[in-house]
Amino acid sequence: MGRILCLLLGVGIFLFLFRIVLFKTGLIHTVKKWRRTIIDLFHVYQHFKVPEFNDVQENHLYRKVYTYLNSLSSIEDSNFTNLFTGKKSNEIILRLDQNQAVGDEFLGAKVCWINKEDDEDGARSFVLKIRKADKRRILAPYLQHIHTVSDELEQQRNTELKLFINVADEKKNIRWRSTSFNLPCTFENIAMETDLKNKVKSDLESFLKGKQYYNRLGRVWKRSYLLYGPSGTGKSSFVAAMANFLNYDVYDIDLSKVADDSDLKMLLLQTRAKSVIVIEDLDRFIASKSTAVSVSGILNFTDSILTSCAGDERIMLFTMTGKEHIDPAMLRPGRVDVHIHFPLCDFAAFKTLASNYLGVREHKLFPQVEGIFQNGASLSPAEIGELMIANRSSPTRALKYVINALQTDGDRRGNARRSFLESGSRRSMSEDASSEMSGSLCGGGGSSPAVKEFKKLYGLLRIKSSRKSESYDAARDIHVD
Ligand SMILES: Nc1ncnc2c1ncn2[C@@H]1O[C@H](COP(=O)(O)OP(=O)(O)OP(=O)(O)O)[C@@H](O)[C@H]1O
Ligand SMILES: [Mg+2]
Repeated sequence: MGRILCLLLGVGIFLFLFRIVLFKTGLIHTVKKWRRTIIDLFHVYQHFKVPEFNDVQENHLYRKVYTYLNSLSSIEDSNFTNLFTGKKSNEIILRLDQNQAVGDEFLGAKVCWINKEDDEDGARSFVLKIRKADKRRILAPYLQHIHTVSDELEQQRNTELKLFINVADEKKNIRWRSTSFNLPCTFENIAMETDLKNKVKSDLESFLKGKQYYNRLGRVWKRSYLLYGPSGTGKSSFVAAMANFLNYDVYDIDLSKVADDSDLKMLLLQTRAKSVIVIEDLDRFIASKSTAVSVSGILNFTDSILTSCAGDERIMLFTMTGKEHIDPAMLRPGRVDVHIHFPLCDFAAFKTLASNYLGVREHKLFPQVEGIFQNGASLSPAEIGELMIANRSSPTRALKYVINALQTDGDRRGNARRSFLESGSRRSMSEDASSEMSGSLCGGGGSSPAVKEFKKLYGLLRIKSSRKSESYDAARDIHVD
């Protein structure tokens, strides 16, 4: 009897110590792995693959699965997990690494996901491993569950916009990489004619409401804008303001990283709806031939056949310093619906900058500044803005610096501008360019009935030629005299 008790006590102590060893050393995980392998032998599994792309287009389910899996707490148990800082400074986000598995449980059934990345072509996919016995019971509701959870998570994150940039990996495959887009720039921050700003806003608002209208016309629900003007006049800031206004993600295409036209098409097809697609400094690329993309490639890019494949609800934006050297066909309505001119600073824009940057609405130096502007001197808003920022502690000093800069640097441009003004009408650059455009197409920039007809056809007639509208040329808003 005593022996049996001793034996039992011995076994108890052994098991106790064994358990401690198992857990302390981590051997328990090896044991669990063996147990799983043995259990797996008694089950038949089925695999479901969710590739990132459906041919060339993005597979939306992939993104949903991605969002869902990265929200699972079991991701911590994966063998290899990436850690990133979150939006808040002390927040850490976990992301599954490639070829790693993460487990999940649904309606009492265990499933496993593997984050696959092909070594050959870098193609990414998620593979769902599910027991055949559970499949019929849980697959459909499980996928539905993923949809619902990821939609909720996306909605929570809805305020966070993304900036996508195109990159080429080592295998020269082109793809988008994203980061949070949190440039807080709004239309209110931009010094621009109020009337023009309001026109753009209402144009965007009517675009947002236009789904049925575009559908009825059999057109792709997209609108394209050309922002043109000298450097530092706010074109890029305007792109950010538009994205924030629309609450759209931004796809910024770097043409120097695009190998050829078909790459450009691929990029377009891989963009999502509700996005702003931007090509900056287009004229520079075309002039310098520093890109392998041809003009016809860019034309195709903006054409509706291709964009119709890519999906709806997008804004295309092109920025350039001047449109004089651009093929007019490229800028015709349909390809580019609205032309917005960004001029150098005038006194009104200067006052907006002074109010925004220095908090000054009136100042004894303003009349002097106004006089300098009236003499034709000007600088870009960026140049004036920088002087104001650097001297923001003393508005008077800031204004003196601005006056000095306008009198020295600004005078050169002012003279150029003066001779432009003196050479005849007070047409803005946008007016001038559009008449040049029609001139080159029709063999004369006059306004003969034939030319008028042609302009009418292509929506090139100016909006009422008040100064207020000079910078805005929208095919939709044409006013035919
Ligand atoms: N119209 C403006 N109103 C307010 N700030 C402006 C304006 N234009 C430029 N800025 C300021 O100047 C800086 C440069 O502007 P931005 O990059 O938008 O100019 P850009 O026209 O895109 O120039 P580039 O052609 O050289 O790219 C920004 O920090 C912006 O805040
Ligand atoms: Mg820019």
